Amino acid sequence: MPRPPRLSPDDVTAALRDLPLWSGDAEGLRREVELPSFPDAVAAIVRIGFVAEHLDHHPDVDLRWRTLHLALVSHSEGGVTELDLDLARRIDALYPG
Ligand SMILES: C[C@H](O)[C@H](O)[C@H]1CNC2=NC(N)=NC(=O)C2=N1
Repeated sequence: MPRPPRLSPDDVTAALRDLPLWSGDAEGLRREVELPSFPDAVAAIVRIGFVAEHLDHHPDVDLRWRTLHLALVSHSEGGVTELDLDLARRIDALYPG
């Protein structure tokens, strides 16, 4: 399936205003999610994983004890696309911070 194009740096900056839990730029978005425990953090990866599979768009996840370090980028496009913004919003819906 064709993927949406890379967003411009200005587009990403504008989108980040509505995603206060995320930082980054046109090269990628980042957010940390701290859970109460290591098992909760593993469960969060599974929950986010189901959302990612549904979208066929997957985050890079680094788990350190009970904190997930999430990075979103459209690898095929080499930068941030609307798919990353969609995934970020869905992750925020699960983990509002
Ligand atoms: C075939 C499949 O649609 C692609 O390999 C998808 C899978 N998930 C993906 N996720 C991300 N973040 N970037 C991609 O380019 C990507 N490509």
